[in-house]
Amino acid sequence: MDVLELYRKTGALLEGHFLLRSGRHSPVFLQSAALLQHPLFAEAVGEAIAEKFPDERFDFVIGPAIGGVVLSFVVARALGARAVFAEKTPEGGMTIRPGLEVNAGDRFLAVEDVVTTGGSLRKAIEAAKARGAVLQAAAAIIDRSGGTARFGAPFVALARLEAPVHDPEACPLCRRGVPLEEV
Ligand SMILES: O=P(O)(O)OC[C@H]1O[C@H](OP(=O)(O)OP(=O)(O)O)[C@H](O)[C@@H]1O
Ligand SMILES: O=C(O)c1cc(=O)[nH]c(=O)[nH]1
Ligand SMILES: [Mg+2]
Repeated sequence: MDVLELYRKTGALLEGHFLLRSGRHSPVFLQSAALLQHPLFAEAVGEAIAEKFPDERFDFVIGPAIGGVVLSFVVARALGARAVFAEKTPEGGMTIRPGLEVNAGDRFLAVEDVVTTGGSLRKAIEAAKARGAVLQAAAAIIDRSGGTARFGAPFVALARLEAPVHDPEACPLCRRGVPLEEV
């Protein structure tokens, strides 16, 4: 599956000057909601991620909200596992949505739409580990970390994107006065 083409085709590959979750700036932004709003595309992405784990058994799949809600659902559907998500807390962490089952000893797959620093996915992983669940692997639709993201388990992505990411104080787009967009 050419997933970057799917981002392009659904208008989810944006160019400009964007504020990222990590506080960094980039001329490229993948707006996964624009892709995942199409159930058939979302389902195809879920199946493509599930196919990366033909021999694994997972009790649940977890993703960080909001991007990880639909994604954990479609991947879990394809794997025959439970679909769980973690929500942002006001303190900047992630907590598992009440009512969702995460048990000590459960084997889980952590999924993310886009990994830049991996910070959001790590917080969701920590929330599940705090309940005693055991991380088996991590997966993303797009890895734009340049290969630097680590999760303490094997990590696979459907595609890698090499896109510039700047610290705000060294951002050439800021220097040129390009307005910063918070998507
Ligand atoms: O690897 P990171 O540096 O953490 O950045 C990537 C994260 O940023 C986005 O989420 P964001 O919280 O911005 O939006 P969302 O609530 O729509 O998922 C994206 O969905 C990833 O979760
Ligand atoms: O780093 C981010 O916050 C980020 C990058 C990106 O391309 N898409 C997204 O949703 N978040
Ligand atoms: Mg997110």
